[in-house]
Amino acid sequence: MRLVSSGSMSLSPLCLPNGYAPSTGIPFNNSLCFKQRKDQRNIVCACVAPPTSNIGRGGFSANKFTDSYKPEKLSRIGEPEEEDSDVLIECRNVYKSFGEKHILRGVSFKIRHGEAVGIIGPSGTGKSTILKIIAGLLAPDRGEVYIRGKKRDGLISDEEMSGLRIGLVFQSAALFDSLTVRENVGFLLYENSSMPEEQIKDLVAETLAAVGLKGVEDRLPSELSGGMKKRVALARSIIFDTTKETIEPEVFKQLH
Ligand SMILES: Nc1ncnc2c1ncn2[C@@H]1O[C@H](COP(=O)(O)OP(=O)(O)OP(=O)(O)O)[C@@H](O)[C@H]1O
Repeated sequence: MRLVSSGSMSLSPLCLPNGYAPSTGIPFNNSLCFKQRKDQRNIVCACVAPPTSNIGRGGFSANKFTDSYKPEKLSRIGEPEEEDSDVLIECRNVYKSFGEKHILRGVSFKIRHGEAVGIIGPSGTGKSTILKIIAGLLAPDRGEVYIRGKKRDGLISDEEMSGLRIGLVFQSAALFDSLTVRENVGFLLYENSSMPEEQIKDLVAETLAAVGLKGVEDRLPSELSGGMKKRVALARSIIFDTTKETIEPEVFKQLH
């Protein structure tokens, strides 16, 4: 495993405590992160944005941005090209602007099965934007996103993407301030399912433990650190993912 990084925004290894990659919703094994395993892959690391000095009035310099990305340099630098059968997510030459601000200019990379990848860069360089495009919450102006080799066309449902669910935990965590951690994590089940309260309580405790938060069920969000709040939000999205069959279909439809 190694980290290669240049420019101001890069893809780099990411390790979460309890086997869940929030940006992709793909469960992964802790041992994939830092222990060598026979089937372990190197982590893809790649510059996808220019240094901040290139951010001018009109946004990033297209040339610099494109220059900093060379597809052949991104995967396993110095290693032979691998076949693409295990590529889960691929961004190909993705562009996105907001008005006059050109945020993404030709971003391309591949994320393979078993890889945990972080996107690193200064504030405002487009990290969340590319994640939203991958998740299908934003459509790119140009370029393509492929999920398991299938082109994602703008804002579409995940239902067609068999075997891969995309989950996204927002930076702000978006917790309800007046509810306890238990009520926040189990919110959908308490409100919109017929699951018995005791079962929800156990499920919430189990999921919180899985993200490294044992015993905080009765706390309010204001009593948690920023990182803990994010893990509570992660627990909430895991519960949503694992119990969606129990949520009332009408509510489920609205959430999707
Ligand atoms: N919906 C939007 N409308 C207009 N501008 C937007 C929108 N979303 C993002 N931007 C702008 O695009 C730029 C990139 O935003 P983005 O949230 O992707 O940055 P980031 O790299 O994730 O930043 P941070 O590290 O601060 O979270 C910012 O200048 C932001 O103001």
